[in-house]
Amino acid sequence: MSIFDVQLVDTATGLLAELNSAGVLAAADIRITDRLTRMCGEPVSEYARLGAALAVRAVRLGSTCLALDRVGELVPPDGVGSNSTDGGGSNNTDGVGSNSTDGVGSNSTDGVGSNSTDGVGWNNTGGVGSDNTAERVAGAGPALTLPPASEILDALLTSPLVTGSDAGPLRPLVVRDSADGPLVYLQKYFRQEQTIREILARRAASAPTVDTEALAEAIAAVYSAPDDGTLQKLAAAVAATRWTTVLAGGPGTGKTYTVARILAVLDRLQGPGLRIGLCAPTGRAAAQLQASVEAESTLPVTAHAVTLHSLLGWRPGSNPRHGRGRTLPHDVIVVDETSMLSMTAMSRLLEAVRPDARLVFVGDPHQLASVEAGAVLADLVERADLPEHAADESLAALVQAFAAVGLDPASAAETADLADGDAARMADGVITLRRQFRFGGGISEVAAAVNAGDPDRVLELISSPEVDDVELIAPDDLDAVSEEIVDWGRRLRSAARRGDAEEALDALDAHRVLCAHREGAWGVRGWSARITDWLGTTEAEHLGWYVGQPILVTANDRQTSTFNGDTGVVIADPASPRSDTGADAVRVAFRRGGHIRLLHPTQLADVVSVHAMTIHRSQGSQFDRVTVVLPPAGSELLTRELLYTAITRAKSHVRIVGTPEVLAAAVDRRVQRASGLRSSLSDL
Ligand SMILES: Nc1ncnc2c1ncn2[C@@H]1O[C@H](COP(=O)(O)OP(=O)(O)OP(=O)(O)O)[C@@H](O)[C@H]1O
Repeated sequence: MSIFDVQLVDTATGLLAELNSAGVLAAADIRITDRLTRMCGEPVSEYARLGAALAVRAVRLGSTCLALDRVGELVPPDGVGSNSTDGGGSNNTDGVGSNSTDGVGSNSTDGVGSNSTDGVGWNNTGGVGSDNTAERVAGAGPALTLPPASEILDALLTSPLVTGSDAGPLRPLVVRDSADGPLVYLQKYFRQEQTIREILARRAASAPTVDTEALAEAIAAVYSAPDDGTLQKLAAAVAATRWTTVLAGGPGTGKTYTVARILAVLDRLQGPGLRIGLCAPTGRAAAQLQASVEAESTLPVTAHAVTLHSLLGWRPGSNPRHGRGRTLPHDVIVVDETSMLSMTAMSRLLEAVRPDARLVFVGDPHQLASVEAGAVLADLVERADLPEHAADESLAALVQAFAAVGLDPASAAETADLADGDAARMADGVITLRRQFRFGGGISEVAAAVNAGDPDRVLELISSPEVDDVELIAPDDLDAVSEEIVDWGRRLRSAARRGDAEEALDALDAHRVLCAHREGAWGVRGWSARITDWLGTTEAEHLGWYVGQPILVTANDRQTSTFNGDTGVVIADPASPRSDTGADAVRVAFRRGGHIRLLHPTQLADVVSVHAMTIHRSQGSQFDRVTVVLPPAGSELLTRELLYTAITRAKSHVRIVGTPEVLAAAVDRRVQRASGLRSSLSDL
């Protein structure tokens, strides 16, 4: 069952029952609300229960709180694609369910993507209504009338859910005011957000002591390549002069390259013995981080990348070994793929980091966020303000960072690499790399227009003769796709039959079909059937291993170092005689970094054939050419973030299967995850 599946609750009454049958509230939302209400030991008004249920729902769909002023944007689902995605193991693959205590944990274990516009949730098309008129809930289902946000707020503020009571002093909900209006939290998520806010503010209120001349020398020594840009150098300067740095950028903008250099600069500053912690939210991302930093000759010491959960000693069902009382020993901790980090994981990490250790968060804030609650990277990048007491330290650090790369702060804005607002964000420790080192100009331009939410520009670029690396084709005009896939299959099989692992893996990554959904004609299942048909895959092949079979790993396995999301290809064992055709005569080839490994099929327990994959699962992967299959316009997964993630998987060419209307709808629709991290909060 996915988080978008809504069961009816027989015992629900009034507004909650209506929203349940309209598909807005799931059974879990209502049951958890009932439990919270019972904790109060006093009657709770219907509007307050509604606020609670919507707050539970918001967390289920990836927000950390309910933005009350956006209740008017609530849209019932239209039933398209309730099968959701498979989440691709994009985080928390070791199953440490962070949502277990308050029962709001329905989004931690099945990995379903809560990255839609929260399914039935907030879209950003309509006006936001906190006025006193009743809010219409419109959509495919019967229209509903909700009380205005102000009345839900009033009910909550006087409810024992928020104030506590003699009968039940526990206060399961917290209400705060923010730049986005009133926010309603479940206690646990409020505490986690508070932890993040407080620790980040403390870390911003002081700065490491660094000698500017030594820093300038280290940067000059480490950045010697002709293409090293000012922003890449500034990233090292900022990371040296701040306790917390956020290094943001799209795929191929040199984030890993820069991380390796940041570490080299810090190593030069600190001398031998710098303790480095490298981590990522998933096993696969950690293994990839390891491979890419190993490939960078500047890395000073042998640092071993692990999952965040391993770093913290965090096992399923228990508290992390490292936390407030037992901080991590590292002097610098790098977190890669931070976009996949949930709020729970972020708060646990911050608690475990020494106040005098540097933290570098790396990632692409425009990508799909964690499958759990929170979009912390995007929050950190877009944070509007800094706590007052940190501002002086921040400015002083920025001036020092500029000096270390030979920039005069007064004229820095005119430097070619710096855009409007860059300096202000750097004062907050946020650097965004923009220069594209990997893929073609058209893909970058289209990706930028998608991020900017400009559908007209996206369509204009795609139809322009100058952009030949992104095209849009109609869903019923698939000749070019089938031709490409047949060629791809031939190349794959031919290399696999020769036992040529390198060429077979190159062929495997030469093209990939990416779908939003797992099920349905436009989903992975439908497209896989179509592709195997085009390829002429036989019945017998469907049932067993065959040479040229593309393989997807679906669970982490430390023993073989294969991780959820890894892909490989079955090849003839180069060491076997050609006449041998049994299972022993094949191997499954995998590549990480530049290193190829051959495994015997019996070593692999959790694998499936992969002819198409979900966009969620493709996160962290790159292919030469990509065919992106858009779902129908009503799909709740059709969002800007999903489209951006899909497009940027391609290095040289993207083909989008869909209509201009659906493409425009995707660009228009943002994942909206409510959070209080972007601005300061105050009492109401
Ligand atoms: N200043 C530079 N000079 C030369 N090559 C560079 C420079 N910066 C980055 N590159 C190269 O550009 C390519 C992309 O860089 P990198 O892998 O660091 O990007 P990334 O942002 O980490 O991408 P992803 O998010 O996809 O992992 C790499 O081959 C890297 O070596």
